Amino acid sequence: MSACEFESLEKSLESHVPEVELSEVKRILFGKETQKLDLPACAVSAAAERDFELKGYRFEAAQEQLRPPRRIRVGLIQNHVVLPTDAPILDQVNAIHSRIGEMVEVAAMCGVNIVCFQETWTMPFAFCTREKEPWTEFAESAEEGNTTRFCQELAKKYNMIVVSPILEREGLHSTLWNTAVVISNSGNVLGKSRKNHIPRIGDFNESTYYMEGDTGHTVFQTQFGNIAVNICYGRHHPLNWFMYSMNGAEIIFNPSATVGALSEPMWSIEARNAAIANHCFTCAINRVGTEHFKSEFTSGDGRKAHHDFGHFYGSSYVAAPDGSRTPGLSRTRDGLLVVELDLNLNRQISDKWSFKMTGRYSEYAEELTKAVRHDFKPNIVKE
Ligand SMILES: NC(=O)NCCC(=O)O
Repeated sequence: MSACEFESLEKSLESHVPEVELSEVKRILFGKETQKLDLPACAVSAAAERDFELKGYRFEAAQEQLRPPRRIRVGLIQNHVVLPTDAPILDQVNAIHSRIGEMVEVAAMCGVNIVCFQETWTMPFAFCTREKEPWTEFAESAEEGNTTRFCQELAKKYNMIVVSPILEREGLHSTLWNTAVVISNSGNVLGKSRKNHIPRIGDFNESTYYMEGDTGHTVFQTQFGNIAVNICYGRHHPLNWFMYSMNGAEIIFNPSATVGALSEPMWSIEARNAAIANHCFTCAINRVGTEHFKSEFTSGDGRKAHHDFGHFYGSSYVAAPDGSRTPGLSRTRDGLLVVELDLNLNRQISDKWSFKMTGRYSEYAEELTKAVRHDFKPNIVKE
C-alpha cells in the first residue's frame, strides 16, 4: 500500500487491535479519550454531499466554583488544491476560495468560533520548484488582498474569527512573507503573524521566496480567547511555541504543509508536546494530496528529477494541555475538524503541573545569553 492510500492510524488500530485492548492502547497513545461532539444533521449531510470528512470532538474541563466554563469551538480545515497547478492563477485561487467557502459554511452550522486554514491555503505548495514565476503571482496584500476581503465576508457572515495563512506581498518594495492574517469576527483585520522559521530541508526551498518573519510572537486577544499562529516549520522549535505561550496564548494554531517521507513520525508529537509543555491548546493543520508541477525539479540528493513533492498527509488534530488529543483527520481526504474546548482547562493543568512556575527561566535566559555569544565556552566537565 502506498503512503497516499493509507487512510489513518486510528482506522488501522480500530480494525486490527482486539476490542478488549483498544481503549487501553488508545489511552496510552492518545491520552484521556476525547468525547465525540454531536454535530447537526444538516452539517453532516452537507459535508457528505460536498465530499469532505467532518469530525467533531470535545475536551472537558472540571467545573469551577468561581469561574464559568469558557467553552469555544475551533474548526481546522485541510484540503487538496482544486485545479491543476498550471491552470490560470486566478482560476486556481477562485476555485480554492469556493471550496473553502463551502467548508466554512459547514463550520458555521457546527457553531465554530475560530476557523484556521492550512499554510498558504490559496495556492499549491510550489516552493519545491524554485521557480519564481508564476508562483509569486499568488502573493497578496494581507490587508487589502482579494483573499482577505473574502475572509472578511466569511468572518462577518458567520461571526467567526478566520485565521488565513497566505503568501503575502507587502508594501513599496514588494517584500514577500509567509503570513497568517487574523480576521476578527467583526470582519476587521486584527493583525498578522509571519512565519519566523524558514525551512532549508529537502524540497522545502522556501528561503528562495520569503524572509524570516518580523512580527515576533504576537498574540491576538479575541472574543473567543487569546490566540497565536506558529506557522509550519516553527513547530520544530520548542522555544517558538514557548514564546507565544509566554505572551499569553491560550490556543496556538500551526498551519502547515508537510509530506509523509519527511515529517510524519514527528507530526503527532510536536504540537501535542507543545500543548503539554505550555499549558495551552494547539491545533496542527496539514494540507492533503499530491501536487504535480509541470517543470521537473531535483531534491539535491542524487535522486532523479521529479514533478511532485510526495504526499501531504493531512492528519490535522487538536491537542490539549493535559496531553490528550483528538484523533486526526484523514491522511487522504479534505476535512473539517470541529473541536469544542473549555479554555479553563489551561489554568487547571497549570495549577496541577505548574511548569510555568517550576521553569527556571531567568537561569535559562542568562545561560542562553552567553551561549549565543561568539566567545561562548560550553559548561562541560572533563576528566
Ligand atoms: N512548510 C514547511 O515549513 N514545511 C517544512 C517541512 C516540515 O516542517 O515538516
